[in-house]
Amino acid sequence: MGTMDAKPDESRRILFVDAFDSFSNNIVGILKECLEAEVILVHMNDELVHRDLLDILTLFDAVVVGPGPGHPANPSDVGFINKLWALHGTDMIPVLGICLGFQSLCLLYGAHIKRLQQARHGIISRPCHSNADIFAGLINLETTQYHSLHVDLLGDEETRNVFWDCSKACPELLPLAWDTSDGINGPILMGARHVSKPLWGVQFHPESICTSTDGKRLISNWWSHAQAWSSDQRRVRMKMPSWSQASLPPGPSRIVPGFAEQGGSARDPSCAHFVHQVRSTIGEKDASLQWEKYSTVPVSPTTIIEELGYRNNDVVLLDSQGHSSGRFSIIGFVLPRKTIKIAYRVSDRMLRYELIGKQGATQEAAIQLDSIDQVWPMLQDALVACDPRKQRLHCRSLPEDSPFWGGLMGYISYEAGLETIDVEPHRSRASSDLPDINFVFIHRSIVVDHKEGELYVQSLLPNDHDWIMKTRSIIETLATQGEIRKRPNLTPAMAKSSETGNLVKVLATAKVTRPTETSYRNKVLKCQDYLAAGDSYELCLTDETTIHLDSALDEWALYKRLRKNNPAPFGAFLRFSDTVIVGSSPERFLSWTRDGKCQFRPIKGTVKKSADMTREKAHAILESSKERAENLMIVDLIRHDLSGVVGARNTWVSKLMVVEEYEKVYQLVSVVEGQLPSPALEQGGPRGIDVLKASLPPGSMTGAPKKRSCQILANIEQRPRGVYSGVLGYMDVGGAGDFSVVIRTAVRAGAVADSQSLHMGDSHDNISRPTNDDKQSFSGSNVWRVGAGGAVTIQSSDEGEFMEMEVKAASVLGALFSQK
Ligand SMILES: C=C(O[C@@H]1C=C(C(=O)O)C=C[C@H]1O)C(=O)O
Ligand SMILES: NC(=O)CC[C@H](N)C(=O)O
Repeated sequence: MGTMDAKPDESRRILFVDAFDSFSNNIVGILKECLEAEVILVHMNDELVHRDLLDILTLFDAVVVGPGPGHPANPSDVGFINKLWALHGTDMIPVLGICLGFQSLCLLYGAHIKRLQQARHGIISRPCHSNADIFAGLINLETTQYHSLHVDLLGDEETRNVFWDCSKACPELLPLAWDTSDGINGPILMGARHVSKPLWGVQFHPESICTSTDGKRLISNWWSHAQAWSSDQRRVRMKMPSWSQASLPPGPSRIVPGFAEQGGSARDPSCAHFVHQVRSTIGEKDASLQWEKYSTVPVSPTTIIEELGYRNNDVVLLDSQGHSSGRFSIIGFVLPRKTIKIAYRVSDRMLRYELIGKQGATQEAAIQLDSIDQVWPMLQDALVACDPRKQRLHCRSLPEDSPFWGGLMGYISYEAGLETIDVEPHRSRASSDLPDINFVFIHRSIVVDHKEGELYVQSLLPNDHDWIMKTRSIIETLATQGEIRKRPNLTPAMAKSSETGNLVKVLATAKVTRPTETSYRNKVLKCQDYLAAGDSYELCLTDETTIHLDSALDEWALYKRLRKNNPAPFGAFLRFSDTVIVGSSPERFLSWTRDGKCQFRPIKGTVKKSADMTREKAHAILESSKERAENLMIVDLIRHDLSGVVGARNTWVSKLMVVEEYEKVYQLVSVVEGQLPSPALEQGGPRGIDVLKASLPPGSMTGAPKKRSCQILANIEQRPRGVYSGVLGYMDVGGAGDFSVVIRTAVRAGAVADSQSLHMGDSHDNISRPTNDDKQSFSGSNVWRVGAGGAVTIQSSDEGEFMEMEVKAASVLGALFSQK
């Protein structure tokens, strides 16, 4: 490790060894909070750290080995972790193992690692403990468990009782705690230490939001014991020559947790050209926003779109659909030869941008990127270049209460999310379907504030006052005359019935291919095999229904029908180029305000509404341990994602598992929030887009731990998910953003329909299967996809999961095929 100054330094420094878990940043957070330690995170398979392990350990006071998927006997799951338990002599260093880490410690000292009768994922229990060592004084210890495997010290097999002395088989492992609450599994070892070495471990997760504050005291106790051992041994920690990450050999997994992980990627030279192109659409002068705000009686954003002549034109609508919990609706107008479309595909890593409505290649630029990481700074720079606050001194004030002033509207697919976490996407149909990142830069917009009864008409285009005044006047007329107006030739009733007529006629020809019950239930059982083996704690399984039509559908009519039948706070209608998306999502993924407050609203836990399902009954079901465990796992995962960017100190849970009511279902919802540093105070610090990219794909659509779960799901599902399971929303030039999770949504397939989607094999049920002759007549634009699924846990039943998936699919399909 080169020359090192042998002088000890005062600060505390811990090495955290991450086994690719989705809770690691939460553990780092409590190490920092309780111990005020500097924490460096490395992955357990980091070859350079492995190679120089002994030297590297001299730079640290202690090591924490984290949880993770898999089995401690499997080298690819634990990497160099075993080495830490086997250190001896002056190489020894205090180590704490958590869950997988704990199991690997015990395995090395003779214990057997066995499967639990029933895995415990997201289960809360009160272990009984020795009230000594690292458990001293923890009288209110309530812990969260996430494990399928357990440690067997081969003690009192016969009576299955707890014991507190070393067993004959494991004479070096002293038991410290047991979970005795579980009748099925019997007593489960929850904590142990090595009798003479500075090695400890706990089976539960001290960092979980549902572990009591004694979890933190346990960490402090461990630190005191570790310190006492080090001073007894006169162990001296070496000083880093000058503290920086560079003191460790360079490599992708050396991380000072916090924003460094997301580290500002170097700008590609082509970025400047892209930013210039976007910037040039708002004119020569500094960006400015022209806007009008006024009070209005309620007007529906769909009526506004129709009145302004966009019924059949490209437009983006983020619509709170009259849902009680949706405050704003936002309309972004797509302008031929003005609006730039930005598209990135994972399959070839090409970024393309072009002016919409300009035919011919001259206007299109295509850049070959090395990775998706290069896309985010381009988007961010383009937004900043058009920020009207830059010339604030020269222009009138800005509408601070309007969440969107203009900027990017569109979506990021599930596969784009997979690329961010280095998981290989499923490749079928990748080249023929929609782009993975797909945004338009919106200049003209309308924001409806349903709560305050206010409306904003806004434009980033220079000299656009006339459009603003004209638009305002059309909407005012609309508001004063009421929405039901007489038109010369067409009464609203007639217009409506002709819309419905078209839908009914086209949908009557639909060939609907749905997942079969047998295949879906088998997939649930496969998921549960992985859960029982310890490879995942929760898997959000999904499948897809495809609808083949033999003529084009009136997508606007379809959208209106969906918003009426299944209103939800994150309704969406997107139509530009090849893209048509019609959605009614209940779930916010992530929003951030201009002053950096971030919010996630994960939903996990679903109960179907029906005549005999009262609110009370739904509450009772959603309060069961099955539903709460599902939700808890995602809350802990999202805390990890968010705190990896803003730090655990700036991350909190403002609502934990509350029941919300939607049109067709009750859902269990939590709210996780965080605070980014103020852009004014911290130049170059993380922004909303950094939180976004660090949190993809949405945890509620993956399960935990995220990376391993996504690999397993790709294998079981055998299809790309596309836009479904991705995120959809906007990023505003003023620095705000809001994205929903793309669920309860119908997506029109890209222009070239993939022949594979017509050959779904026997896992799908063709209500009416197209014949060979039919195939010719389908173009991509007449194929629609509706994804649906749900979180599978060890407590799920295959039948129950199939029904849940069907209920969710029906919230869209039912609306499509209803006669109303
Ligand atoms: C997978 C879907 O929904 C997700 C799964 C949920 C669940 O398991 O309870 C709830 C909301 C979504 O996060 C879907 O609607 O298709
Ligand atoms: N949370 C964990 O570390 C889990 C460890 C191991 N994969 C198990 O399931 O038991």
